[in-house]
Amino acid sequence: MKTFDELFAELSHKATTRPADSGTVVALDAGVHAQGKKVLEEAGEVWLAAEHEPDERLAEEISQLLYRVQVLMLGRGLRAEDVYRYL
Ligand SMILES: N=c1c2ncn([C@@H]3O[C@H](COP(=O)(O)OP(=O)(O)OP(=O)(O)O)[C@@H](O)[C@H]3O)c2ncn1[C@@H]1O[C@H](COP(=O)(O)O)[C@@H](O)[C@H]1O
Repeated sequence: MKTFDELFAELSHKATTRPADSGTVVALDAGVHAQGKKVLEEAGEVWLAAEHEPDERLAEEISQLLYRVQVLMLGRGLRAEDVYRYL
């Protein structure tokens, strides 16, 4: 189990070290357009899960959305603090 901040730190590290087996590196190399599409896709899956799936599936879909948002943040060079200042 990991928190939002812990995952962001992990993904930031992967973006810098670029391990060969990292899906995050592939997603970052795909660019902001592809990263944004993934955010939209996962948001739709969260919506559908909220209406039709049990809590566990919804939680899993939300985790994937959070991951895709973090990839987009890294793709655009945003830090978590850049977002937190608006919360
Ligand atoms: N939390 C996630 C995470 N959530 C979702 N995903 C990716 O998103 C996919 C699920 O999304 P989709 O529904 O779009 O499934 P899909 O269409 O089959 O996926 P793709 O073919 O597009 O990869 C998963 O198969 C993963 O590839 C994640 N990939 C990685 N992480 C975490 O990110 C960290 C770094 O991962 P790596 O960069 O792969 O080492 C690790 O801690 C992982 O647990």
